[in-house]
Amino acid sequence: MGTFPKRVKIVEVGPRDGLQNEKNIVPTPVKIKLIDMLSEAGLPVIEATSFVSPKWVPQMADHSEVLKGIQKFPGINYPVLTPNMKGFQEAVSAGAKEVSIFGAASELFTRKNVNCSIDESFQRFDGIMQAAQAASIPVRGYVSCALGCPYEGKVSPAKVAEVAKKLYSMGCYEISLGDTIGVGTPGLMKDMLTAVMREVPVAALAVHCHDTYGQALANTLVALQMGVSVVDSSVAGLGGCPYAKGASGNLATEDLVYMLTGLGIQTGVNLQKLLEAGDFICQALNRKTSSKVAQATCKL
Ligand SMILES: CC(C)(COP(=O)([O-])OP(=O)([O-])OC[C@H]1O[C@@H](n2cnc3c(N)ncnc32)[C@H](O)[C@@H]1OP(=O)([O-])[O-])[C@@H](O)C(=O)NCCC(=O)NCCSC(=O)C[C@@](C)(O)CC(=O)[O-]
Repeated sequence: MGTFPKRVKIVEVGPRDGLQNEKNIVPTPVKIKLIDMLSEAGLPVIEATSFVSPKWVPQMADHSEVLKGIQKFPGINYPVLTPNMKGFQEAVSAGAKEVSIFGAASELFTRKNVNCSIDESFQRFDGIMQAAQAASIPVRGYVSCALGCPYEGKVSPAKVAEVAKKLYSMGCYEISLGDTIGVGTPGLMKDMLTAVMREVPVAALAVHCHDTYGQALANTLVALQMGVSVVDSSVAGLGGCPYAKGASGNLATEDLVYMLTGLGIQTGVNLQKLLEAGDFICQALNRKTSSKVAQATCKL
């Protein structure tokens, strides 16, 4: 085993990545209660919603109400996704203090997801970065398809490194590397991170693994061994990208917290309260949790 970080920052993406793919519209008060329960559980970062087009992702149409309605706990960040200037301006009007821009290492995925080329997506990001810097708003960057693309198949580590470097150079303080459809294996994760770490300091990297093939925890462990100390995950393993056919949920936050605790790595998260948040959202969605830890500890 490599040397693990002493502390890991968990970025909870359930309210956004987790819910965006739900077919039935989740009532706004349910989204707000979920985020409040996640705050109670001590998650340091909770991605609250996304200011994307409601025609593209109807589930996120209530973004402003959600962001305005949640309790803002001191010390917790509530970033939101912004694909373009319109989204950025609406996010700021609704009180966003941090935003995320989302790029990809695949041309076809970028076209399907945000209706433009990779180059054009960076032109949009330029405008957002300038406006964000002027307003002192930190920006996180995503690279989707870091371990494979639903439309192009294999994605080269060099391409992921190129996109990650661009996002970092333009001022993103953190780059989250997304295995959007969960096809990666530990060897692919190692090769991809090796390439990216030549261009971006490891302290500025996060991993974001979907669990479609049951590899999310193993891939995350490899990233931790390589020095990554920021991990995205989703309560109850909710999730999936509407523009990535076959993508299933993210790594379950409960399972991540359980593994990190077992390794003696601090997260600041209260597992019991997290399990309660997972239970709440699963009941609201009328579905079974995808978290193994939640299944194992279920008293029913
Ligand atoms: C980027 C666009 C907007 C381009 O969509 P477009 O249709 O090309 O946009 P447009 O600029 O041509 O404008 C068309 C209409 O949309 C409106 N519009 C334009 N922008 C906005 C906005 N921000 N909010 C609300 N409305 C907007 C605009 O005002 C106009 O309205 P009209 O004049 O027809 O009435 C669209 O493709 C989009 O919203 N895509 C988002 C897709 C998405 O949310 N995907 C999931 C998130 S990414 C992900 O899940 C992966 C990740 C991050 O988790 C990591 C991983 O797992 O890999």
